Amino acid sequence: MTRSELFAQIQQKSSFLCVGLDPDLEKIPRHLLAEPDPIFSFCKAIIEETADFAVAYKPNIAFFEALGAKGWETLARVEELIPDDIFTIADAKRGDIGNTSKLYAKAFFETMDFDSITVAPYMGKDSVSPFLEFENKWVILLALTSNAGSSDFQLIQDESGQPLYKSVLAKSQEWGSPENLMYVVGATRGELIGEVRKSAPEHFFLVPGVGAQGGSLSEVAKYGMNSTCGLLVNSSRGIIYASGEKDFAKVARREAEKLQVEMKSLLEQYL
Ligand SMILES: O=c1ccn([C@@H]2O[C@H](COP(=O)(O)O)[C@@H](O)[C@H]2O)c(=O)[nH]1
Repeated sequence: MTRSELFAQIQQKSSFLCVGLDPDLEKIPRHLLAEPDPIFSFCKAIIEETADFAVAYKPNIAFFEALGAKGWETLARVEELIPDDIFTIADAKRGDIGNTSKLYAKAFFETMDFDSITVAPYMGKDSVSPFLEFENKWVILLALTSNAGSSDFQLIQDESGQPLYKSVLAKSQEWGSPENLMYVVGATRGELIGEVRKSAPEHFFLVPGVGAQGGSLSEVAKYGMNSTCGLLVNSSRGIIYASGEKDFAKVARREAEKLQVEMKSLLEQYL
């Protein structure tokens, strides 16, 4: 999917919601355990009920690969289930020496057909570039993450006072463009999102941390929105585990709709 197609989806749905698929056998409603593939049934119901409000889905690969070969099979089936006009993100946080990254890219972009993958920048250009060579596919590079430990490295300043996350933003813009490179920026980082926006005015940001991690959607929009929205705001647990009962998919729909309604008014305010 191209950047303009993504923006068209955002405008059409008045939403920049990414629904995170973090399906955990210990958390999904108990009645689903009787199904042949409980994780697939869970994700299918969530996707069917939230697709009206979502412009992206982000399966977190850990929740599938923890189940071994069966989990990989389920992941492939879930990816195929997502409607073609909805952007797909493999939240895999990959990155290795070049020839290994090339195979990670092949796994997620060819063997499976994800639109994008999250990548760690730590190993530098040759670990990221193989992902950028795939046409119409995206790298979403970790820049300023939502967790407490992000300050351990990402906020360390160099001798000129520049934090590491800004060096990541500056350097990586030599490798990719706003047409194939996005950044992960945590919603928990408040006004620092504005700093990231100054360093990457045109790029899309994938913003996790709204909902269960307590980030504020209105702050994200205030500091992060650009003229083509430039935001995909993720919520996982806040939507998919809003109910642990038989009504889980309907309740997930309500939570997704609540976020979409708020997003609609933010788009009207800032675009
Ligand atoms: O900085 C980051 C990068 C990735 N994540 C992932 O996003 C979701 C967030 O889930 P919630 O339940 O909405 O908190 C999850 O898959 C994380 O692994 C992140 O939270 N922060």
